[in-house]
Amino acid sequence: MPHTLVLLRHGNSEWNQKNLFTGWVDVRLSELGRTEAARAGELLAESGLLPDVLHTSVLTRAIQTANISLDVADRAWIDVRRTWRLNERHYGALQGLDKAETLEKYGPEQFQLWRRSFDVPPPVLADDAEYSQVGDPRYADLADDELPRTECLKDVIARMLPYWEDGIVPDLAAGKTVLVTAHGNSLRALVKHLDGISDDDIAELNIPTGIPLVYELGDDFMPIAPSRYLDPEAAAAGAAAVAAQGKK
Ligand SMILES: O=C(O)[C@@H](CO)OP(=O)(O)O
Repeated sequence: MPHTLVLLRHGNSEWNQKNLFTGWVDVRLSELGRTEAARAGELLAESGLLPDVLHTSVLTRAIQTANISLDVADRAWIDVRRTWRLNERHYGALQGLDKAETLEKYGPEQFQLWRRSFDVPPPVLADDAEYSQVGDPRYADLADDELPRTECLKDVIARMLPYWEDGIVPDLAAGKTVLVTAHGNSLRALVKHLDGISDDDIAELNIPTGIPLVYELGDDFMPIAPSRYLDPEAAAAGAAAVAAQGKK
């Protein structure tokens, strides 16, 4: 029996709307994001994909997206696990900066390196900076050297994969349909693993907000068929919009 995994990037956030680098800053969904989350719930229900368990990051925009979509799909009651390991990539000193201004200031090459390269992290965010997460109570259990001050995609994979193995795979193995609500870059990390995308090619992959992406996995918890978005047209348009961010 194949295992069913549904990945869902949170809906448009207040900072997506303002075109700001967000990372671990805990912003909420915009009005548009709430509408997208409700639509995601409709898509799940229409497709008969009923999650048995939710895994989400500890960031409000992913939690809101899960709550709204599961409510619409009449699955608000399912078990939930939250983990910082599914958080967005920590954007370091870029957190809070305007994407268009950053592109203009540093040029397209550096901008693309920071946004999409596999192993070049943005500059470190100082602990006393406005958008630092040091002292945030939700990370109180993390060792100081576990709490990121910046991350590249490689770092995200390193902290996300242990949770995939120990947190998510056991639910899949138990026959549950698993919903993961997370973020553009933490989901890129998971998709890279599942689809075996190379370190170079992953730069071209963008994940749209609010559209469920479904995987059927075999006994080794790797795909047995290509993944599919529940609304492929909207997904293609959404991914193109993410790729173009920064360009006015
Ligand atoms: O700002 C961020 O945290 C992410 C996701 O919104 O942006 P990007 O797509 O530029 O990596």
